[in-house]
Amino acid sequence: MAASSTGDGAAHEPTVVADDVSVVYRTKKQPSGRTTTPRPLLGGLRKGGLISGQVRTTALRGVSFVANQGDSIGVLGRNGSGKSTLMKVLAGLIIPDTGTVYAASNPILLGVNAALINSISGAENIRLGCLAMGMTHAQIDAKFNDIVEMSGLEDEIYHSMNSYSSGMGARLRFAIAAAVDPEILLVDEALNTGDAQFKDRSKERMNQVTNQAGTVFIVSHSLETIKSTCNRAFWIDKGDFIMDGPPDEVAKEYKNFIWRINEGNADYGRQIRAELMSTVPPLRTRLSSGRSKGLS
Ligand SMILES: Nc1ncnc2c1ncn2[C@@H]1O[C@H](COP(=O)(O)OP(=O)(O)OP(=O)(O)O)[C@@H](O)[C@H]1O
Repeated sequence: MAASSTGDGAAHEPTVVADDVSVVYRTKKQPSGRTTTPRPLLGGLRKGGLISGQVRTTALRGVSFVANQGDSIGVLGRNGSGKSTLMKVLAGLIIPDTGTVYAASNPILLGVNAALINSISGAENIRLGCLAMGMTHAQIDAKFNDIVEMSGLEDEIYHSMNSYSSGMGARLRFAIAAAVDPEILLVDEALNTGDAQFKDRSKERMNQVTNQAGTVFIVSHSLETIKSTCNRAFWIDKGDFIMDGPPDEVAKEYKNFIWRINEGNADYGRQIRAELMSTVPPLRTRLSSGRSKGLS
C-alpha cells in the first residue's frame, strides 16, 4: 500500500503528519447513528470527564498518516465517519483529545476562515474576508478580480449577500479562502456546491496548489471526484483509519464494503474492514519514506 503515491519518483517532503489522533465529542444528547458511551459521573464535572448525563462520541480513533508535497488526498467514508472532524483537526479548529498533528505550514480550510456578513455586498465581504486572513489592502486589490472570477459572481458581486443563494455564498467563501495561496489546502464536501464551471475552477485551484509542491485534502462522497482529482485516498469508517492508497484501489474496496453491508452481510463487511485496517503500515514506517524537516 502506498504511503505516498505522487508517482513521479521525486523525493517529497512530508507536509502533514497525524500521529495517533483521537477526537471525542461530549454532548448532552446522544447523536444518532454512532456508537456512543454514556458516562454519567457522580459529582458532575471532573478533570477530563463529563457532566452527568453527557455522552461521548468518538469521531476519530488513533488516526495516523503522513501527507507529502504534491499529494492530492481524497478522504472518503460513510456519513458520520469523521471526515469533517479530521479536516477541522488538521486546520487547528479542534484540539485532538490524544495525538498530535504536525504541519509544515498553516493548513487552510476553505470556507471556514472567511466569516462573511450577510448585510453587506459580496465585494465588501471579499475585502473583509481577505483582511481577516491577514492580507493587506494592496494584496486584496491585486487579487480582487481573480477572486470575483473564481466565484463566478461577476454580475452579483456588488449585491447584498442577503440576496445570494447558499451555493453562491459557498462559491464566494471558496474563492476568498483560495486567494491566500496556501501550501496545505483542505476542502470539505460542503463546498462542492456549484455548477460544472465552478467545479472546474475549484479543481484548477487545487491543481495549482499540488503543482507548487503543496498538499490538498478533499472530502467527498463522490468516488468519481476522488478518482479524477486525487493521486491518493484515505478511507475513514466510524473514526477508524481503514485504508491509504491509490484512489482506484481504495474506491474499489470501499464499494465492496458498502455492497456487503447493503446486502445485509455485515459480518463479511466487518472482516474486510479489519483486514484492511491491519495492513495500514505503522507511522514510523511511513515517515521513513520521507523527511520530517520543517514540520511543527
Ligand atoms: N459538534 C459535534 N458535537 C457532537 N458530535 C459531533 C459533532 N460534530 C460531529 N459529531 C459526531 O462525530 C461523528 C463524526 O462526524 P463528522 O461530521 O466528522 O463525520 P463526516 O464523516 O464528515 O460525516 P458526513 O459524511 O455525514 O458529513 C458523527 O457521529 C457526528 O455525529
